[in-house]
Amino acid sequence: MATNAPCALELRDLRKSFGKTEIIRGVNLAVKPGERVAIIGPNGAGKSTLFNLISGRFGPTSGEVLLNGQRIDGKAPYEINRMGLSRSFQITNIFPKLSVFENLRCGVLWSMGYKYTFLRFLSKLDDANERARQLMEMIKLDKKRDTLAVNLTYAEQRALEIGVTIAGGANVILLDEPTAGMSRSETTRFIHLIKEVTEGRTLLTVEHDMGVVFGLADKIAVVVYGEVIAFDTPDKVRANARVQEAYLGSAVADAQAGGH
Ligand SMILES: Nc1ncnc2c1ncn2[C@@H]1O[C@H](COP(=O)(O)OP(=O)(O)OP(=O)(O)O)[C@@H](O)[C@H]1O
Repeated sequence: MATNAPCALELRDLRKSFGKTEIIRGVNLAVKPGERVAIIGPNGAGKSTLFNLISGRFGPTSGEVLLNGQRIDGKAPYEINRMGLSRSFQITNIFPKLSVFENLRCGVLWSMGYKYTFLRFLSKLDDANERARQLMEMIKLDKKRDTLAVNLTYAEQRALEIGVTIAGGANVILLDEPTAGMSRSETTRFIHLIKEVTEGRTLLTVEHDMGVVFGLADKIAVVVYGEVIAFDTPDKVRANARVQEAYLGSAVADAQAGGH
């Protein structure tokens, strides 16, 4: 990668107030192409708000958001999606009454500018079908091709949802707590799957589970009271005294005690 390549995602002095309360208080973050970043922090720190600002659900009060060097703050979520950023909303991205294959094909076609109402005419669209087939293999659901999403297991639904999220070819992927609700063994398998399917893409996750964070992330952004107090590799974040004091010491202690 050339050193002057733009960041995949950049936040510049980003701020968001609800009423008189400033929730995001001057966040700067530069994520390089291909990095996997976990956003962690205590409850109410502003992690979801940050995701909402990046994906266009909320406009910032001030500051800038850049995707691949282009300003996206103030744009609608669908415009940001077409510019190359895709966000999972847990399992709400998938259509329960469509099959695995049809869900993936919808995701592919959305990026190609088709409307869902054309679904029944699509069997001739070879490119979309081929891409959907490839995605199905990537998320290891090729044996469930014709199973309706509603009939998949929870972990399979989450895998499908990630397939739909990447179907449009976005190079920046946002995942909200991708392993929430999974067992330990499912979580371990799922981290592996996420790594595989997002290879070469930039990934941001909001995550509470320290096992997932340290298993998945190249870098960790620690958000406390609306500010990023550390943005570094897992080892450096773990050793950071300010992070220990503000958050991670208690989070790791909780995890060791059996919580998240
Ligand atoms: N739409 C909104 N209107 C008013 N306040 C909001 C809104 N959305 C979030 N907040 C407030 O902003 C603060 C940060 O919330 P946010 O959901 O971003 O935190 P979080 O770090 O994601 O928390 P958690 O880990 O519990 O999900 C909270 O005090 C919340 O009540």
